[in-house]
Amino acid sequence: MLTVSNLRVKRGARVTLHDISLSLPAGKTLAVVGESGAGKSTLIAAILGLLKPSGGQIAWNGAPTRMVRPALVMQEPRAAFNPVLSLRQSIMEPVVAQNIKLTQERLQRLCAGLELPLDILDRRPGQVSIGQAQRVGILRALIASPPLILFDEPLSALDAVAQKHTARLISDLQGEEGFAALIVTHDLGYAVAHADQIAVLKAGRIEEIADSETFALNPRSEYCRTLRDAAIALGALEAVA
Ligand SMILES: Nc1ncnc2c1ncn2[C@@H]1O[C@H](COP(=O)(O)OP(=O)(O)OP(=O)(O)O)[C@@H](O)[C@H]1O
Repeated sequence: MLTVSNLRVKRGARVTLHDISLSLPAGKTLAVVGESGAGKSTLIAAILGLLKPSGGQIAWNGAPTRMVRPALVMQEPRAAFNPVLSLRQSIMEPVVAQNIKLTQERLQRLCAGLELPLDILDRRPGQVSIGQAQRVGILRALIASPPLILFDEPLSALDAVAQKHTARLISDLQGEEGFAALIVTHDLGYAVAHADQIAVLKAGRIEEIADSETFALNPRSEYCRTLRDAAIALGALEAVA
């Protein structure tokens, strides 16, 4: 279980996260939504151990999160890879770094789950579609079986069809592999459809945190009601009851 307690993070002189507390059980999904500048990427960087909190704690089952080497899936799939390496070389980096025995059977199963032909891994990132590059990014995150994967806007570079497809593959793989997923997204429809819980960040504070059905049905704050209603008006979220 990921536990964030009273987290406070400063960037320069400014406090960008104030008193953030949340938890994410193993195997579950938490969507973090919020407007630009709300602090979503700062939260991811703090969980990854890239930013040192000025207060509070972040832990996975009581130990520092870096001990379980959480993986990150980035927003821009092609930019996430070294352009001169083959995709196979890139996905093997965590395997080599962590001295893991990767069986051909596991690689084949993961590629099948992500609908990636094995021979695509011999290409470089510029030689595959953006959707395929994003799925290889997910493969790289999964390959060392981390208990926690952080997704930073994983669908935003994809077209609508690829978004639906990739969202379904992430959910199916989560069922098989059992990782906890923290997903930063602007898309409330996706958050409601795929997350167990939704946390809304506003100006570095948690505005509301609720299970996703409750959130869709009855957001408590005025701000969250506006967000929910805007998503319905855009067709990103179905109106419920
Ligand atoms: N390297 C930095 N140095 C100082 N301030 C920063 C730095 N990076 C981000 N900030 C500030 O921290 C605040 C939170 O930024 P953050 O990138 O976490 O927001 P975000 O919710 O991820 O936004 P977006 O959706 O646009 O990516 C913003 O006010 C931003 O200007």
